[in-house]
Amino acid sequence: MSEEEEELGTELIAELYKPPALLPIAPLKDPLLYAIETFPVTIIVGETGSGKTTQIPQFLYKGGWTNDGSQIAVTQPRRIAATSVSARVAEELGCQLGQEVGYSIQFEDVTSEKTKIKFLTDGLLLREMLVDPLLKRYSVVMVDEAHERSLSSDILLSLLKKVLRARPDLRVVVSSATLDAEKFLDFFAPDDGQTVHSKTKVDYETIVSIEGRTHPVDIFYLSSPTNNYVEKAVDTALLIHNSEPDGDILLFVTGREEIDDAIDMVADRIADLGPSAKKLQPLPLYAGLSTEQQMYVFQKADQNTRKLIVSTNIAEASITIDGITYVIDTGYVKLRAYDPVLGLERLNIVPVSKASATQRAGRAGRTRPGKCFRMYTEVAYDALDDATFPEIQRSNLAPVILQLMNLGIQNVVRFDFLDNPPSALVVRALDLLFSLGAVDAYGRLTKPLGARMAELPLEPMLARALLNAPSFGVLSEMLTIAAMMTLQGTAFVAHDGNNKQLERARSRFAVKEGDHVTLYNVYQAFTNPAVGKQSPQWCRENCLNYKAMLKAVSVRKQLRNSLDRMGIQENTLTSSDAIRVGGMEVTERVQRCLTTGFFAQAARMKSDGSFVAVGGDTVLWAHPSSLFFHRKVDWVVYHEIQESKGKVYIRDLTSVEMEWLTEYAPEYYKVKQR
Ligand SMILES: Nc1ncnc2c1ncn2[C@@H]1O[C@H](COP(=O)(O)OP(=O)(O)OP(=O)(O)O)[C@@H](O)[C@H]1O
Repeated sequence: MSEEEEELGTELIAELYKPPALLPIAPLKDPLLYAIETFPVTIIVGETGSGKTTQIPQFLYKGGWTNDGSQIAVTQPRRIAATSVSARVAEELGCQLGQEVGYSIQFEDVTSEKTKIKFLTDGLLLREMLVDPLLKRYSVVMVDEAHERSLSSDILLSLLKKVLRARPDLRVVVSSATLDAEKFLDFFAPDDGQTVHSKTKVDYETIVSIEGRTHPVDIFYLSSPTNNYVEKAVDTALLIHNSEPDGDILLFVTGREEIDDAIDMVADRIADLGPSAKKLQPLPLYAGLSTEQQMYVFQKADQNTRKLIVSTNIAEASITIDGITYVIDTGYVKLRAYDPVLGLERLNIVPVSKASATQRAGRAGRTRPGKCFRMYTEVAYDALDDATFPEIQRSNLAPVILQLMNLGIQNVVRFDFLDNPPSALVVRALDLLFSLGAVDAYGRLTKPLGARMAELPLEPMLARALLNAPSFGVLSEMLTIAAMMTLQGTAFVAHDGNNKQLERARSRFAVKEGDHVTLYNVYQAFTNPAVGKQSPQWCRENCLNYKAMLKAVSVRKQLRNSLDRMGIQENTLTSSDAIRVGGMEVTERVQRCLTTGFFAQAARMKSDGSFVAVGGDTVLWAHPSSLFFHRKVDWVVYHEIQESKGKVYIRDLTSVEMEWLTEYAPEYYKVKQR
């Protein structure tokens, strides 16, 4: 909604609002409401664009499901879907976002007392369950895009199955675009002969299918395979630009590097087109961008400009970008695969599933007929898997197991998963949680430490370091560092791809201790009334992302509040702590404190500048964004490890002393040495 519209007020917007052409879901309103009234679980299957996400919550709202003061929750696997779809539904209902319709994503809550329909990420609803285990504030929970099988949505479905046993009034709607419906139906069904709230298998759940789609999308395939799908996709984009009628283009690639490559290629080739051609405006879209940056893609292009959005699979589901007429699908996706032996997150580039290909094509044809160009042959399409491999079977499970335990599920091995995770992943997660002190030798959550770690919206290692901060007298510093870490590398931005300028800016804040203290310095300077003054101008001069920095300020406040609730006060050193850390510099205390969380991720630099992980022989490289990409160091702990294009990178490094590792994690390193 524009500022102008905001000023006009909701009444006028309602008047100006033009409802969409009748969506395929419209005739099913009554049967749907009947199903949801009658059955605790309703599974909705329908073509992409048929109206599931935007219309069902409105049917429920208008059908009285919030009259008693309850809310309707609609979960999405991604932030961008939660924010953009909520804006659309608010617009359709003629209200301001954050009033009757709102959204909630991690560290950003745009809801109010008045909110009846709440879009939120599936991960966030899981977090809400920590304080409201029966989800009492909701009358209906709709799990959207369940077929994507994201880790959080799978866990959520399992927990909802449990909640339903305690709450006969709750309604669960599972929306899926593929034929996975039967699987969900089997999962929720009471066992043979069992009844739940006097309902048997037959009257417990139902499937509602929506026939038809909004507009046709013609699919085109390559006649022969290509060995450079990015280049081929760029060729296709330019061909569309030169020969097809108006309409924006959405191009799917696998990640940031391919996005940059594609945009560079387009820039080179546009120059060849000459000045008179209609403009083609490439726009990147990936998860690492801040919410505001992601929102740029939804803005209308100038009249004489065609948008070319180059995106990862984050634009694949749920969202509607008005004006997209052409989709180019390279047919690949970068999927995370966690290696439980090395504790390493691999990002593998693999062919998409048929379900993904259908979703991608479905981004066209939403507001007008569209075309989808697949950069692979029809034979290759036929050979694709039907659905994407569930995330739960390829993820680091430590965070989610910690959360499950805090919800009272002690025996995670016997938890009712939709698909069981491989035991190696569960064992690795429990080992890690044990070494962090979150779980005891009997596999039980420790109190208060484990419970507090689960309550903090941070991954376990960072949560542990933050909770240790008071004993080093560095709570304030660690709060800042934790807040900056949640930006996931988005604090610095290159202006117009000027990496040299960015490096110069980064070096202004750099300190020999490494990336964490450097980010701390960035935050301090930004918030210092005599330096950064929290100003956008200062951020621009220092290649910093203003919106991201504001977010860090807000996240820090929220973390501070969480710690307050736990009764953890700023820097109150016990007398023995004070003696222990008395003579140390603050930076050393921060380094030591980080070691207490990240000891399991330690590595040593070799003479060639590469690193070798403790207890392993994998060759690691400092990520180019790290201070130690160029500088020498001995031992480090790192925040993240990822493999990309055959090279293993570590991000966010801090130098440490080797002795600290055995000092703070004697058990862990004893085991390693054996
Ligand atoms: N922001 C928007 N601008 C214009 N039209 C929109 C917008 N959002 C939704 N629509 C219209 O509403 C239709 C239904 O969208 P909705 O997201 O509800 O479908 P869906 O069935 O949930 O699709 P998907 O499976 O892709 O999530 C779209 O096809 C489009 O016609």
